[in-house]
Amino acid sequence: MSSGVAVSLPRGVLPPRLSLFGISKRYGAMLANDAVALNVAPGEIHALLGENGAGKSTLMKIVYGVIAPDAGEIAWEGETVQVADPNAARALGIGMVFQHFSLFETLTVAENIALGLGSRQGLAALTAEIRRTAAQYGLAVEPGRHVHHLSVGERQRVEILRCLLQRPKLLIMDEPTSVLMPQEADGLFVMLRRLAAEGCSVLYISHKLEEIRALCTAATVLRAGRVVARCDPRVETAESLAEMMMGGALARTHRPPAHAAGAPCLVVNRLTLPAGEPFGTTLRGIALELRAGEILGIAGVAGNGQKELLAALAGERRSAPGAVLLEGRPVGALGPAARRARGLAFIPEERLGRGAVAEYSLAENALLTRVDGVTAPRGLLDMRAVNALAARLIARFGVRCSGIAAQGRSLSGGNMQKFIVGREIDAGPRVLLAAHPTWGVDIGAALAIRQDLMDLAAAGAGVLVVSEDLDELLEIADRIAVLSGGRLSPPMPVAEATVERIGLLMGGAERMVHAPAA
Ligand SMILES: Nc1ncnc2c1ncn2[C@@H]1O[C@H](COP(=O)(O)OP(=O)(O)OP(=O)(O)O)[C@@H](O)[C@H]1O
Repeated sequence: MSSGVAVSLPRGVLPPRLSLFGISKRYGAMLANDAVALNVAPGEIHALLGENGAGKSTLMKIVYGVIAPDAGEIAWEGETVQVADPNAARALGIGMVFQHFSLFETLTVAENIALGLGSRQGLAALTAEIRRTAAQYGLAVEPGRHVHHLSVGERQRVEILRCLLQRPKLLIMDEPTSVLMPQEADGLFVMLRRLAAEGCSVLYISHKLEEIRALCTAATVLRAGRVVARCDPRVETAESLAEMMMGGALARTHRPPAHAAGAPCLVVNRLTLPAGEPFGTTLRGIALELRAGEILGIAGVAGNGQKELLAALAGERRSAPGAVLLEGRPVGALGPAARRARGLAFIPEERLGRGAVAEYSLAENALLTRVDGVTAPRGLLDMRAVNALAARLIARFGVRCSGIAAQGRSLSGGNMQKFIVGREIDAGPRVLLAAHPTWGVDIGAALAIRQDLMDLAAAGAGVLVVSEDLDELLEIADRIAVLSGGRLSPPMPVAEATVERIGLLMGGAERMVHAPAA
């Protein structure tokens, strides 16, 4: 795989673990990587920073051999290499943990790892090795458990273990903490620091800038596919890092002037709903009242009924008609389309699959929830109006893409999220349900989305935001309630909400006292 020495160094100086020279990759009109140069030293935790669509994932997929660059060279420990595919990357010592896991639900942890490694050793020997490596890096994983029993954090540990068993010299992690609870993220950092201390290099992508400052010892910043800065994030601030990414000053959100909340626009009455799937959560006696003009934040750790509550509110799960009232009218037995027709909009958690269709163009994706206003007489679609709507969404919400004909799958994760959130806000709903509205979105776009949600509420809509990001809820919500074990606490005004109080409720401490009985 090696073909000659690319970097000449004085005797005794170790070459970088990985060097990239002039890496370029074009997708149609979009230059995703533009002559990128990058060096990662042995044992370095190196951050790759950039706004949504800056080209981070593209670059990492090139290093891991998933896609081929149009131009440029890769050097591994000083020698030029061709990384033809992920097998070639793994043979060099490169491991990658993707945002989306590829585990078989019905197999055990050990069986999944055996499949991923293509290992010839017997399952018993592999199980022993998994236990040893898990203990060495503090990764609590039980090899005999079936994957469908595991939380998202545990599944990520399985993926990491699978990489570690190959003794990588470079580990690539693409937004690993976006699916983790804070204490799980702390555990991940301990593991990564240990790995780095042993000489393994880490390439780390995240939009969480405080996390980058705490963990990474070097950073390369991309903007529109080009390297625009290199720095030591430990001596930067989150703000200065954001400004490097954006090439300008970071805006701030401003709360619209205080206004009295209006009449209840979404009311839930003692909603009890059995879990819809084997590992789901039963909702128990949920009562809530969202008023026009306010943002109600639902805090809590995923897996405590968030998915089920949103499904019941959006109409994907039906209940007794009077269990859910939309502007005073019973809608519990109605489906999503009928609720949308009454002014409800919904930003789901999974952007591809439920929020948008990967194979559709952006124009078609705009149409998914926005048929109103783009139908011509006799029910035909007015394609000019559809295209104009998609173009407006792209411009208004700063979606980086090649145009309205771009397929959903061609957008970076954060840009797809901006498009979906924008499509729902732009509909001018009277009630908006938003699940993790800024998930995977860069800091500038996250500010813009939070501002849009606050403006929508100030204009008279009721907005319900489900988020694990407490700082986000404290910034935008008027009241916050906590979902824990399928029960919802009574809401508290944001002025009375402290991290400690919310943390207690997340643990379920007060639920027996306050929540209505099931
Ligand atoms: N398969 C593809 N076809 C067309 N365009 C693509 C494809 N993959 C990526 N792009 C484009 O290349 C650009 C860079 O995308 P990439 O996913 O690398 O960004 P990113 O920095 O990882 O973004 P995010 O932070 O949102 O994940 C984007 O504008 C994207 O639309």
